[in-house]
Amino acid sequence: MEVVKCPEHGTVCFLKTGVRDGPNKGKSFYVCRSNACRFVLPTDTPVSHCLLHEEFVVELQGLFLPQGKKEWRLFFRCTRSKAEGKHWCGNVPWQDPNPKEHPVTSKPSQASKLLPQSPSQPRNPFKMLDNNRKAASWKQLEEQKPESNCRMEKDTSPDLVTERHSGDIRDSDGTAQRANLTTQLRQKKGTLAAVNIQALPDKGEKLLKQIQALEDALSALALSPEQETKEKCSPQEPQLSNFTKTAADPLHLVPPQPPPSHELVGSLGLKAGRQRTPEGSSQCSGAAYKNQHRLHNVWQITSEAIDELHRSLKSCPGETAVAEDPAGLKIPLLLHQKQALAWLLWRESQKPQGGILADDMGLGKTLTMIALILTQKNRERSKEKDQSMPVTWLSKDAEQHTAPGNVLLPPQDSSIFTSNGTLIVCPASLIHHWKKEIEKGVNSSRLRIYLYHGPNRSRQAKVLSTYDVVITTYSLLAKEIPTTKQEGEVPGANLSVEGISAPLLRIVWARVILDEAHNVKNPQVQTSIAVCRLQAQARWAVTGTPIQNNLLDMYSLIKFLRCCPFDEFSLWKSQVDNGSLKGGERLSILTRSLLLRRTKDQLDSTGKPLVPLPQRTFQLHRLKLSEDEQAVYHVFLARSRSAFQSYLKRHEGRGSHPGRSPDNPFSRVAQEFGSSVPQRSAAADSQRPSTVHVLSQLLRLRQCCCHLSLLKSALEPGELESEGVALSLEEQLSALSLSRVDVSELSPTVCLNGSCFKVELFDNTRRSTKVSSLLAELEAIRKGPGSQKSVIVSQWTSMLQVVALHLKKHGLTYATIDGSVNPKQRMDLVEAFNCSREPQVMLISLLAGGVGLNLTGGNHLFLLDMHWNPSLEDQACDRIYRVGQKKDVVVHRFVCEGTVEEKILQLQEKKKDLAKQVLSGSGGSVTKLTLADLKVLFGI
Ligand SMILES: Nc1ncnc2c1ncn2[C@@H]1O[C@H](COP(=O)(O)OP(=O)(O)OP(=O)(O)O)[C@@H](O)[C@H]1O
Repeated sequence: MEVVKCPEHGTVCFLKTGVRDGPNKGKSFYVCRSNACRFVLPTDTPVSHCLLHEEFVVELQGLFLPQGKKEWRLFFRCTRSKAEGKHWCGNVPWQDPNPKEHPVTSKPSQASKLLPQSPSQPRNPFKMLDNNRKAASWKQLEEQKPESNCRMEKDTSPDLVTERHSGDIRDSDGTAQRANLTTQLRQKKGTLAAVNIQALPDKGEKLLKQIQALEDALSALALSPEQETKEKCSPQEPQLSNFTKTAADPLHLVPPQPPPSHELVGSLGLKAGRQRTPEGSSQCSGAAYKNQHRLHNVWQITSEAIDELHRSLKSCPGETAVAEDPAGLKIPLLLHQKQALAWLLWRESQKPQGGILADDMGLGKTLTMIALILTQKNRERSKEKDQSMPVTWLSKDAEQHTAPGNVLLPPQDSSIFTSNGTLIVCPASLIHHWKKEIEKGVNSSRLRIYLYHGPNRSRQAKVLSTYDVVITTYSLLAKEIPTTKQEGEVPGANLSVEGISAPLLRIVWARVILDEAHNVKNPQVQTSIAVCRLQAQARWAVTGTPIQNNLLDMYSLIKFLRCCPFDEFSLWKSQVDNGSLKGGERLSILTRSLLLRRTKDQLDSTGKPLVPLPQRTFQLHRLKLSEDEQAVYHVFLARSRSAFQSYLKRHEGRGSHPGRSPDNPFSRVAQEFGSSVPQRSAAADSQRPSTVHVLSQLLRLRQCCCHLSLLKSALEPGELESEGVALSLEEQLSALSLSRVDVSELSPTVCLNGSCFKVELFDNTRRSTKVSSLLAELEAIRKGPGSQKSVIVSQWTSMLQVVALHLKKHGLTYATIDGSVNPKQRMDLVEAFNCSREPQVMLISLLAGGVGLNLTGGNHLFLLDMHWNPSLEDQACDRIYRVGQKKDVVVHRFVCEGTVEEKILQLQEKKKDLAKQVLSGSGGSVTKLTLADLKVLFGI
């Protein structure tokens, strides 16, 4: 299709394609939009199939240039939609190949002569076909209705077309159109979810384009200015989020219309307050225009960014493409690491430079990243580094130092240094691990490493900028880099470094790597804000669990990567994390472009495991609490239920009807607990347990399942924090006082809520049901073949102490890694466990030991208690199931029947589903409810 203007009317012509049997079948003609005009111009444009209804051919196309826009939209209609009486099937962006030349390429009189014209159907070249002849070869024509009275006519809106049937102008048939588009979209997405697109010859590109076109068509419908105006004029109507209107909405087939160009101010137009009200606008048109303008900008910017990501995917190396090991690497890369290296190098040549390496834990991400550093260093050394590498998505501060040829200039500010080095940020427990892995994997002279850690660290940016690798910790970064809360809300923080003494901020790094990047999953915390302020050409997030809770986790990483415009929170929420199919699809594109993830159970194209690892099995030990334990459990259950009910009542008063809504997460949790949603009462209002109160009650229930002695100790704030919540001082105090259990030294009984229990029950020397089961398993392992070692995980150090006591009694040697063990001691303990006969058992706390530990010396892992966050458990499992493991691995989990542990198990599954959907790039049906369920279940 081209921009062909009618010489008489000056309007852009439609393109009609003959679909009926006859001489004009398959031929195309430009025709004037005006019914009365006889202009017809044949063209050799081939017949094309509909983007939405693949089986049908396009019979009408029209170009529209939205006011004030440079990008045309090509509207199209196929025979099916025509037969259904629809105006258009949809529209796609269209680029004018000859923007300056739109001559009328033929004189109307000549053109008219090319076709026999009927006086009654002056503008329709197809009317001359024999209506009685059946369409023999084109299946779709069988379904086509006769078009005897059909003609095109201008609508009141200059760019609108309506069809007149038997003399009646039909109103917009948008509802049907939307439904149709939605159905098509669902089908395509169904296909996308069902097939392995990597296996398709074009890697699903066509399918994705079709989906994009459908999305665009739906967006165009949703962004009708008339609709927006109506919404804004009616105070009753909610200001519906941009692109997720329901099928019941009134529809207008109008491409989004921007306001006049003089109003285009602000980056994304998201700051409505900065926009001017257009003069002469009608009653509520100021707000409507602003909103329309804002929506239009957001829509356009989002579409462009998605298009760009799509385009960049074309150059993405295939699954089997490999990069060679860089010179100087002592440990040969495994095949999947070579493939990852090819992908990493590709990403460093894309916008934004960098991405997310999210391979399963233990697949050797550290060595892979080291290989990237070394490869780039070698390239740079041999002057092979691609000088034309685009740096437009650099840190905005760094951009200031970029010359037109994309060459990094020395910074103007002499206190800022450009480095060819890499800054690695990791948890404190891993700094030595990184250093060791580099020393182990790279010839000594190749990379100069500096540990930016400890009180004696060098604070000279100039010196630091000369190292190839600088390793530091999240906590140090958060401490050194001043932040304000506001920065957490501003994407791609483009903040001045003036007056900041933090040396790491005074360096423009070649790359920044965040190891265990889920540490920055909350964009508002100091650490996240600090890492976003770092300046670098390439940014990498390395994590085996990029999605732990919800899509906010992903947003944090996108923000760190400065993946504009999705690093702007309001845009992320409205365009991606909005629960809509379209949002899911955008997320999917972002994921496919920016994230590489392989799992341990993944097979390669030949059906072999991607990484050869021994077998891993999971054993779920279903336990029944003893009668005594059950009795105590029930006292706590009753207590927690009543606390929870009071909590619900309190929250009922806050929303409109939150307590009664079936969708209310509180109601759902109430159901989980088997209690109905309570009615509001004055008495209940007087009892106001805090969120943390409910949380502590739940925690107590879980402790009951492990060992009753845990109930004796007051809850540590740290233990509550491990639930994923940062407590205020007030809340901490509240948690502590609420967790008090009445234990009298003098009395042989313990009284809980009026029920008395023997004091021995709470003694740590007593074998609880879980401890008994654990010891039985350990005994079986000891008696089993070969020398097998075990790792035992609990989130409570108090539980580890109880277990340690029993291990000692049982004659088993053990070591413990918890938060109190410093990084150096950790390394020594790990070394001993992996390389020596003893200890036989390693006790690790879920939070302290969950990351970075390589415990391949053990092949049994016991998860003593259940955490609501399955990622934490997965992390723990991957301590033993990783590259380097030689023995078959067994993961043991314990669940006490009829307790809260069973519910946690169910919720864990839901969470895992969310992560799977997002990471597989099929995030269409991502729901936001899962986290809410979990949060509330634990009173967060
Ligand atoms: N190519 C290789 N050859 C031999 N051993 C390797 C290779 N790559 C990695 N390893 C070893 O595999 C183990 C796991 O690697 P690494 O710690 O990098 O995994 P990871 O993916 O970073 O895990 P996590 O996400 O848990 O940090 C390490 O002991 C590492 O030395």
